Amino acid sequence: MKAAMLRSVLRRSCSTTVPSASHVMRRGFSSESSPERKVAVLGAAGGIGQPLALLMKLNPLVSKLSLYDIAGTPGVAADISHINTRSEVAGFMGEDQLGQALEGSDIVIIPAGVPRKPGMTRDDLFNINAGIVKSLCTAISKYCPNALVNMISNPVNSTVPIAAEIFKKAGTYNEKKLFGVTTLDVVRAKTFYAGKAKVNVAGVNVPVVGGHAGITILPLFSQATPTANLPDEEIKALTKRTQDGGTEVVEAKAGKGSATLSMAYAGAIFADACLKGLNGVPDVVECSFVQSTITELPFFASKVRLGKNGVEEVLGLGPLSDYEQQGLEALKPELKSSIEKGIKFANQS
Ligand SMILES: NC(=O)c1ccc[n+]([C@@H]2O[C@H](COP(=O)([O-])OP(=O)(O)OC[C@H]3O[C@@H](n4cnc5c(N)ncnc54)[C@H](O)[C@@H]3O)[C@@H](O)[C@H]2O)c1
Ligand SMILES: O=C(O)C[C@H](O)C(=O)O
Repeated sequence: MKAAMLRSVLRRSCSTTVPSASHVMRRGFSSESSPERKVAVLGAAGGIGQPLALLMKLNPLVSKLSLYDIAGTPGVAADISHINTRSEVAGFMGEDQLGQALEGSDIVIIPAGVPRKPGMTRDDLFNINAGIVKSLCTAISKYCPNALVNMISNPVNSTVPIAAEIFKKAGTYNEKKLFGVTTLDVVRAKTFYAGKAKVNVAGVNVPVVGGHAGITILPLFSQATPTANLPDEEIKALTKRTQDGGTEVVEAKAGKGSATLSMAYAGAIFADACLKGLNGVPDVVECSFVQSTITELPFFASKVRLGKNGVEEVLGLGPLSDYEQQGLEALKPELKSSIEKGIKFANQS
């Protein structure tokens, strides 16, 4: 009698605690509601890599999260893997494991490389980071040639052209799949504009075009929404603050690196947009530094429509104010030379 009662209680408790298949599907964890997507983060144990890995673990569009670094990844992966969200997490350390880390990736995010210290320009990072990007891109062309590549490592104005050349040499280049991540410039422009215009930052949009260093960062506040009719002096100050946003953080960190948390946020926003595009969500538009014909420069950041194959359309600049037109002309020589420096490096070494 006692044993029968116990069996009945157990049956009842099981039926209330084990979720049914339909319950799991309603919560959005089934492969039918969202396709399997593998995202790899290269440089995952670093200042950007760790919070970016955390944010990608929180993204329900990711089914596999692959964390690679030359050191420290087992700890980061073990830690993140305990979070009860959809993706399976795996950590990989050292070049021997790079292939495994990359195989099957839909998106590869690259924040591997050294950051600035006060007094340095992003170009001062070229000598170290160019070699890192080159070796990682060589591996990408071998192990996941169809992946979208989100390049964060600086100087972005040169590392993206390096990646393109490495992929061309390997015969795997697809201009629709290579992105320089300039989302942090947009994030900053939105924040600074909302503060000056005294509007809710959640509803603000500001395109940022050009490149990702100093004057090559060109926020188009004339196209900012909601409109605020700020005086010219305020627009100039906002432009300068956006262009110097990275330096503001480098100086505040006083030798302990550059933006990591805001960059992880920006990187996660951009990767999420890429995932939505891959999954066929319509009208996904973000600014990014991509191969482009909207100016005479071969790479340029502008609004890009994302789709199932990566870049679906590179959108034009739209109407510019005189001040922005001058900024556009002024940035071209520096951006051109940074692009050429990257191309030359990739073809020399
Ligand atoms: N695009 C942007 O808007 C933006 C914003 C902020 C920082 N950055 C850049 O991102 C890069 C990383 O910044 P951080 O603050 O995370 O630096 P960090 O030094 O904290 O981390 C870099 C990580 O890269 C790893 N690494 C080095 N060589 C590697 C290799 N060959 N393969 C894999 N991993 C490797 C390191 O071990 C380290 O964990 C820098 O170049 C920085 O300038 C870009
Ligand atoms: O400024 C840097 O060196 C890092 C990054 O490019 C940034 O904009 O914060």
